[in-house]
Amino acid sequence: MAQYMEIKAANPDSLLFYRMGDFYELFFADAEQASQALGIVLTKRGKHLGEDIPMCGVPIDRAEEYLHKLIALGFRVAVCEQLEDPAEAKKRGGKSVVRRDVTRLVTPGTITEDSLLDARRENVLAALARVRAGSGAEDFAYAIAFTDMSTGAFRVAGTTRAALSGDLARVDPAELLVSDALMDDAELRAMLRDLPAVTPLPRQSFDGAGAEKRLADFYGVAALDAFGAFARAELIAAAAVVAYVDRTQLGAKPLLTRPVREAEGGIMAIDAGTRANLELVRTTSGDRRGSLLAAVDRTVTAAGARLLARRIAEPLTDLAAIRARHDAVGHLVEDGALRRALREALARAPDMARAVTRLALQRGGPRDLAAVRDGLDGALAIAGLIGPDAPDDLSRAARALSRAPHAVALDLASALAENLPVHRRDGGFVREGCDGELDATRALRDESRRVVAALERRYVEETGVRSLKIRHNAVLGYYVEVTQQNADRLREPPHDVVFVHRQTMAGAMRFSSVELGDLESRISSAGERALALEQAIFERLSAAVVAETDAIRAAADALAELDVSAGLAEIAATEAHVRPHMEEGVAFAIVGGRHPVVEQALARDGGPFVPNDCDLSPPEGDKDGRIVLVTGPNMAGKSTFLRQNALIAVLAQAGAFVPARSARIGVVDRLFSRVGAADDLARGRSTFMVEMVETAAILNQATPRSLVILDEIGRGTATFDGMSIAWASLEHLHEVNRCRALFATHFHELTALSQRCRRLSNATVKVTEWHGDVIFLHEVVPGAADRSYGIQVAKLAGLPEAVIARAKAVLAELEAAERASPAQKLIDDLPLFAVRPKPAEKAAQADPAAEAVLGALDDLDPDALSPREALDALYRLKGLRRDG
Ligand SMILES: Nc1ncnc2c1ncn2[C@@H]1O[C@H](COP(=O)(O)OP(=O)(O)OP(=O)(O)O)[C@@H](O)[C@H]1O
Repeated sequence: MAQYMEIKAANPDSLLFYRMGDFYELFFADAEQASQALGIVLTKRGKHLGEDIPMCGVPIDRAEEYLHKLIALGFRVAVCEQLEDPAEAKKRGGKSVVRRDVTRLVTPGTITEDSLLDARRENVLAALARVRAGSGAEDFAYAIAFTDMSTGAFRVAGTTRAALSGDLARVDPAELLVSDALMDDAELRAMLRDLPAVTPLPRQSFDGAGAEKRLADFYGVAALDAFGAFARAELIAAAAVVAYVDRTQLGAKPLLTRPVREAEGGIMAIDAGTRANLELVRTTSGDRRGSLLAAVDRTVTAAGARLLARRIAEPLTDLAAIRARHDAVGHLVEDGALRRALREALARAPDMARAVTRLALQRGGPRDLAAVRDGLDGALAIAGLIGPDAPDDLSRAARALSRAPHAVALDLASALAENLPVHRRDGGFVREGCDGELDATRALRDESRRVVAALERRYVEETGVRSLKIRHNAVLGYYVEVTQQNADRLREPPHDVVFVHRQTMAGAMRFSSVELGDLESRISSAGERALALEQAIFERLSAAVVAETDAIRAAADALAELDVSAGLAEIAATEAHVRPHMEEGVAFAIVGGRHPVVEQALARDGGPFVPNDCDLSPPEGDKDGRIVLVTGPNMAGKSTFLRQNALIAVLAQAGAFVPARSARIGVVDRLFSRVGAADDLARGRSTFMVEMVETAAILNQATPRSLVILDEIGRGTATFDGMSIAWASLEHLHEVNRCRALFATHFHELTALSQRCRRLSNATVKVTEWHGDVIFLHEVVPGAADRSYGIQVAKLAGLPEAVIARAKAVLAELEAAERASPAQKLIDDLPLFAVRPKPAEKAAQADPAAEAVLGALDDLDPDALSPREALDALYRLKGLRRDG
């Protein structure tokens, strides 16, 4: 108990899995929480301070499964192992306790086991650091460092308060480390609330002074200069990650790559709301199915799927890099035979990166060695498939593959058996013929087994008991078992001198014999010896693999890249996606664009998707992009049209081909969308407030190179308020942001604005009426809708007949009133964008009176003035102000 208490006190925030023989046991509050979370029985064991101690336990064989559940529920688990054999403890005296200690902390961001991980998803551990960057209260620099410990990739990105939530959403951590100090910031706390697990750490973990040393120690280097230049916040974040990795792995050294710094502005900025709205890598309900990623994922390896998810989450802005990715995809679209050969070979290549990490952490098994063997085999074979004419991205990957360590592959191939056990402790994974001594020991062990069988036959003959069996268990070792009826036979002469009675069971009796005892020790020592030899071979192979980590990882990365390119080529070839023409500038001309997710959903139901064009390129003689205002009935396909164009931009810059007949796109620096309405009551924001916060972000941040999707803003409030906000926002986009935009609305009055705004054009989605019902054609055409057909859609949805009739009557009245004062009047009355804001200080400068006062002030030299002159100057300044 004293030992338990001490270890528990050192790990107060984790459930303690306390190893006792074949079980991990939990006590006190841990037991209560775990039994409830896992649905296992809560019992009692012993007493503490006169009270029963609540206890529950999980068998070690099933520990991973239970760990998985607990981690998914947000628990952290400290695994406490027995560090010595119980026999050894006994040698120290009868009352000695087996030495135990925590060997590992299991947290959501630090798991490496296949059974705990989703193969096709990264598992990211991130740290957020903030440092003061100036004297102002709000002057802070931020950085996020993040790693997927299961593969070792490690990156660092500087960020700002404004971009933080978008960057966190992009990084998508399974666990985020933050300093206690940051948790005092209410706004930040709210931002972090949506993350799956946030681990606050004491401030010292984020202290700037020790950061560089912590990193240098972790990588075993004297100084970090070779790593490149990092900002202070970036160093602190990276140091926090490595310190935490050290702390949770307790000595086992995971091989993180050196941190790579992200280039500023290299990634299309997409804020958290836009990411969620556009359902890039998961739907709003959290599923992968139904997302853009799922729709375009044709990868055949888990590592490829993980890389594709990263690419979709991080579209590029660098034209050359985007084109290079398109070149690779294009090559594989054209060369169908190469694509098929690649995909076939890739499908057989296992997840080497994760296997290597487990081996490095001493958590690997024989199947991890086999994964490296097969991965390396695949790598070397695939390298040979790629010809000299391949574009850069493909030939670079081929070069990395050809550098895969051939010797390790051969070594593994000659050592590993065909069928492999899961655990190394079971043995049986080394191939016959690999090691002479092992073969000899195994022969002895196996021969002994034959001897047991022969002995059994002999005992049956000698005793005449046909049902006599030789069995084995941990307590008795080898023993003879006969039924109760036959037992007397063995207890009578002459057999009673051979068989010694050991145990009476219900219906059976067990005996030992001298011969069995001899056999026992021969077999078990041969078995133990064989196992020990196998373990040594495992250690040797594992060390050989770990020594080549860098080359193996490079090969694994190259395989993932090839898989992504081949997968994207596959979908391009099979679903008619085309290479987008990428350029500088702000063109955006999509012909026959489709929404990949809606298209696939419709295809499953046998329906056709209607392709639509979208042209946001600058009109003749203008340098800024266009805004298209889309009106049209409910359910016509406005949202689908808006989203499909945003998704096409994401796909294009992620390096994929796009679902369209043709596409010309000037690189988008930021993507914004405001679609759908959801309230955020947890954060105290109503639906309308959420809508306005998101709209504000767009109007404040969109640049002329941005792409903006605004769906029905202003609908969450009274009609006139809403329409006015939509009107003013549209003008602001046109006059101030000057970005490419798609704007869908039910306020048909807004279409009048196109008369005034040169770069604004109207589009509508066609419908037709048939016997009073509306039929959707889903075709986007130039022009404005005259009505919303809301009542017809309501009818389709099954609103009661009486309500529909009444609504029609009310609508007729309202439309009559509207005709009396049409929206055209608004256009005539409101000069275009009179509300365009002028920065306050600029206004002051433009004012001649103010300029005169400022000029007079500049002319004054206080040190040269007598008191009298000073007073005069003051009067003069007052006078200037009055004159103005
Ligand atoms: N281009 C298309 N081809 C075929 N079907 C389409 C197309 N666009 C949309 N649809 C179908 O119409 C449905 C409604 O589309 P969407 O949600 O985009 O309409 P909406 O005009 O935005 O409606 P609301 O104004 O009510 O929000 C989609 O779920 C899809 O099934």
